[in-house]
Amino acid sequence: MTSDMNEKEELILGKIKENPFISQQELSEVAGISRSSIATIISELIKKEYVLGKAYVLNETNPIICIGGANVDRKFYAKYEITNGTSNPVKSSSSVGGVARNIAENLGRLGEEVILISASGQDSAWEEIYNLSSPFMNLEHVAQFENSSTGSYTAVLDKNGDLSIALADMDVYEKITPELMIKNSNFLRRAKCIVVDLNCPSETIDYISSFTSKYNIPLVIIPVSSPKMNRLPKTLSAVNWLIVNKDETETFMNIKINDEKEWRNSVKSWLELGVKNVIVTNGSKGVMAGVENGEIQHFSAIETPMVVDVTGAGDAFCSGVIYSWLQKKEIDFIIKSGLVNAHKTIMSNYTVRQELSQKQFMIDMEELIK
Ligand SMILES: Nc1ncnc2c1ncn2[C@@H]1O[C@H](COP(=O)(O)OP(=O)(O)OP(=O)(O)O)[C@@H](O)[C@H]1O
Ligand SMILES: O=c1[nH]cc([C@@H]2O[C@H](CO)[C@@H](O)[C@H]2O)c(=O)[nH]1
Repeated sequence: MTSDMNEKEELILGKIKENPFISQQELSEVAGISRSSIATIISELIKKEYVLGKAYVLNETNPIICIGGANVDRKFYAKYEITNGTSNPVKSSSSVGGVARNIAENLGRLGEEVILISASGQDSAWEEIYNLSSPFMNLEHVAQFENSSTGSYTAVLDKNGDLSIALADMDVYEKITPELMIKNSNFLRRAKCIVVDLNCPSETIDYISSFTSKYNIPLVIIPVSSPKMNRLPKTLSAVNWLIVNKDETETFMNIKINDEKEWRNSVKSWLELGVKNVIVTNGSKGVMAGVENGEIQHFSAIETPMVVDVTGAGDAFCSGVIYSWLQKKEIDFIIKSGLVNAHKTIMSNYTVRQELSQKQFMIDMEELIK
């Protein structure tokens, strides 16, 4: 059989065969090739299926692994009153989204090592997502399917900016299966934390929940919408953080939250269901947080007179919380990290604010938290 590898790929494959645990840095030194080129060669070897995974890289690190949606978000802003059944003039925009991907980008921008596990088509939408996301996260474990469309979220906003209809093409996420998790289990075991969104099928959520419990890996669950709340695992005791909004809580518990007392009670109910830490968000009214062996506390949102676009506020909030929690900060600081990141995000046009970095985040925290 003739090899479809070039000389450098053959050299690197030989070195990996000699020592499957060799690091990229060591490969770079022995082969005299830069570390970034080594990463590219390894990607090629994975694509050609000479190498099945990157265990040798992950032995050096403990990444945050985000599992769930990576979408193209399309927004259509109606110029006039919308009339059904005919053509309406709009202004449109497109960006990359998906809850798990948005959180992965926030955390990547904050300097964390992040791996995204998702499923996509092999289309131009995926290419766009790949190009805009790859600087901030590892996308090698996204499973691609030739005959599927990459996930998309399309929102039509009326002339006042309120949502008229949203269309979610997310069939491809049915392919984020327990089998895909089993295939990736070697590196899932090394995760510093697993963040999963409810775009994943229920069986996968259940699998991840048992897996994190067995290997003692912190698990964060982020619901994406009320209709997907029935995908929560049957038992919630493996969940370290559940960050959920008011509507999703109402749907899951079949209640109405009309005032602060009922909001507080909903947090209590989540804790009674076994979740270790929970936050119920409520837009400009802020958040109600309950932690293991602690009191239930309300935190006001940061006043934001100039809201540009609220898309991504929830994802930015979650990312701030996860980031500071992993740094073992005090609960006050953890929640405020979420509030600050959400506040800055809704003042930006982008779903994930472009100026976010570790340094910028520290500046923002100092500016806004007295
Ligand atoms: N109008 C606002 N003013 C100030 N802060 C806001 C506003 N809207 C959202 N936020 C901040 O963003 C956080 C998350 O918002 P929200 O409760 O709407 O979550 P979400 O429904 O998951 O968001 P989304 O789906 O729009 O990303 C809030 O807790 C708050 O800190
Ligand atoms: O069902 C879903 N609806 C919307 C989203 C995403 O939410 C993001 C905003 O929070 C947005 O980027 C959209 O793609 C998703 O992942 N699943």
